[in-house]
Amino acid sequence: MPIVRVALPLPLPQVFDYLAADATAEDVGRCVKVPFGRGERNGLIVALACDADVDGGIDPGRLKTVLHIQRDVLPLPADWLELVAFVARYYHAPLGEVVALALPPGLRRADGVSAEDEDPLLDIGVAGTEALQATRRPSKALALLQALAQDSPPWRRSVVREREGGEAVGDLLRRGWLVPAAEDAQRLDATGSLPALTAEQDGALQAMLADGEGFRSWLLHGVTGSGKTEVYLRLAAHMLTQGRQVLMLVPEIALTPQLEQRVAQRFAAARVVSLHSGLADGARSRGFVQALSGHADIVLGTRLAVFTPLPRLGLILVDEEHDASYKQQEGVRYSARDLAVWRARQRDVPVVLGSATPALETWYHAHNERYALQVLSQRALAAAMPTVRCIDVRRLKLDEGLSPGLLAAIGQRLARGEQSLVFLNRRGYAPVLSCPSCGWVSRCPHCSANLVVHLVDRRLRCHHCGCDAGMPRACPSCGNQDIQPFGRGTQRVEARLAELFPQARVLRVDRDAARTRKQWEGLLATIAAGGADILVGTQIMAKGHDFPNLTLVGVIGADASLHAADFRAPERLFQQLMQVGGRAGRGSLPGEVLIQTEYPAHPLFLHLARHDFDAFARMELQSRRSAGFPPFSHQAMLRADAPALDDALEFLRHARRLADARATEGVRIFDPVPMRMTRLARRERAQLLIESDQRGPLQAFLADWVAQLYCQRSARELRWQLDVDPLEV
Ligand SMILES: Nc1ncnc2c1ncn2[C@@H]1O[C@H](COP(=O)(O)OP(=O)(O)OP(=O)(O)O)[C@@H](O)[C@H]1O
Ligand SMILES: [Zn+2]
Repeated sequence: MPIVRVALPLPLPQVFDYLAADATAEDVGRCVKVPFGRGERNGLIVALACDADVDGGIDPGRLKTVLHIQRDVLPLPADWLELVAFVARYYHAPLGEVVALALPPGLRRADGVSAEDEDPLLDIGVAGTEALQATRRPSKALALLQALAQDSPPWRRSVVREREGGEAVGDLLRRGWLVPAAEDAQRLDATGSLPALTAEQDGALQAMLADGEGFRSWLLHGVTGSGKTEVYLRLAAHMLTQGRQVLMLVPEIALTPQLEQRVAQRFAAARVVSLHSGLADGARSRGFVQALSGHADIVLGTRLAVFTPLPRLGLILVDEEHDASYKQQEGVRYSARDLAVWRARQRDVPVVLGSATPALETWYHAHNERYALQVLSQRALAAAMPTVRCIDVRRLKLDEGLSPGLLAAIGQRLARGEQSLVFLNRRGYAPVLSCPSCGWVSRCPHCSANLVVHLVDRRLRCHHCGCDAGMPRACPSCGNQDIQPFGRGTQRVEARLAELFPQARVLRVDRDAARTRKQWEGLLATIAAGGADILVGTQIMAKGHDFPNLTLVGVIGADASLHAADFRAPERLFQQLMQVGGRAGRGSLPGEVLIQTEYPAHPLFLHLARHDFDAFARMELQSRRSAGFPPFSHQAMLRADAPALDDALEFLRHARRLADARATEGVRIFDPVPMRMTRLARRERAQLLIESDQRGPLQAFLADWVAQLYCQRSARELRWQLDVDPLEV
């Protein structure tokens, strides 16, 4: 009897063999339901096996039998199976867990997911022509068909559906009176009037088109407001008219509404599928199957979308490629940006990584000819980049963190009817509540962190584990009634600005104000419609937005990041400030950026004021080179967590001994240490860093080591994970 090899979502490295009476090679890539232990599991058939392949000593005849093979949906193609296998190999994660991550839940459960094209192009079929000629009893269906016959075909199903009597469209399809029409790629070209490209945009576009349809990694390094999106859309139009699919990745849900709209307006006839984790299961499964069956023309999505199967793939676009949200921070810790490049190579198509502030790794590759580089140095609309100036706050008296200079600048904007943004990357009212009399502070009971004061709903909230409590009226420790919020977050600045500028409409834009996609869309619409004068925002305001009337960006509280321990902290700060500053003066009005700091002469700020990303990158890479940090080395981090720190450390010490025993040349193994934020959600965390100058030896070492780790018995309640190319060390 045929044997199928099934990847199951379990924290185990192996795949599992089952008997399947009617399985054929056609079933590889299909979802299955199988018996497992005392229950059932859903998995994916990744290969057919023969008796001889079955693991040592098991009598193939005694294998269990699959319960159900999901054959209503197309099997996942070989290149997709290669992709997940690569992810499992590179990130040293169980294949079944990678599959579980990559597949929408509905598909994984082997639910019935309609593979039918939701909005096909339709034409009148042979049966329909016959029906029109024959003498038939009048019916709703016939009336609709006759009405359609007056027009020139083809029509999208959704268009037919909108006509009078359109509910009969399903009936017409069943009778074969209407049939799917051949999709004509020419119809997919951009519609409406397009802006004339700037010389730089055109240069970049022509260079990319001239390079052909094969694999190439491009970095499109364009200053904020240079019109990178327009270049993406032109490239996409080209691929669509060639009959190819386009995959467009965006950092997170925050950016998708604006872009979705732009894409839909640009390509009216194209089928655009958007995929992000905010979608309901059903919608995600449908979008995935649309792409798999080749119906979707454009797939627009967040990091997860990198796993979309695309039989006609012609181009991958990664917008804001530097964004940390491309890296999954739990479970299988993949980088969607890196996988996008891998996929492009695998499928021999171009990939464009776009950013005003590229990741230093990407910038380095682009300046070492591993990636091809295109630069947009000018803004598309605005005459100039915003002016950037530091406000030295060392001798200033601040009003809730706001300097007189910044307040005056906001006042000017108000008088002129322009918008200002105060950027402060800290949500809540104040980072901690404390008692001046006994020294009590609002610690999170589960984390090494403070509970943040949220005055809006009078709660104390941990931003790490999410636990929350009511705000005490008096000090829980000494009873003092005069307990005080210490420091400031967006809510406090918002409140103060509302007092200082009573005539202004102050709008806070952070994750608390935009908890759902709907709320977020509402906020964006308010800002775009000019319904706010002063915005107070966190980093969600720093990304990709385009508000032409916003002319002032004030940055407060940035100094803390100058001294952060992580070697990537300066890179992140620079990116964040350049991005948020880049929101200013994008339209016809000039923009200004004011940065409050105690270190006005810091080189980071000097490069920022000159908009000189390249100089910053060279400086930063120089110091990384001398310290041996990425991209001059490759890293992996083994993390362990347990209720007791000692258990976590002990596991890592043991892992280290195993590592030492199989030490590979060129692989450096560090000592286990507690993580900077040791306690999170009642678990104590520790980590062990592995480093190598070469990827090859590191990967070889990891494969061997992780296989050993799976065999270890460890303390109860201990969990461990490996993070390859960690963003935080
Ligand atoms: N060729 C053009 N002619 C006129 N307007 C343009 C052109 N290209 C882009 N624009 C406009 O310029 C503005 C900035 O473009 P876009 O948002 O694409 O910039 P970006 O490079 O993505 O910037 P950021 O990195 O800051 O997100 C938008 O309003 C866009 O519509
Ligand atoms: Zn907590």
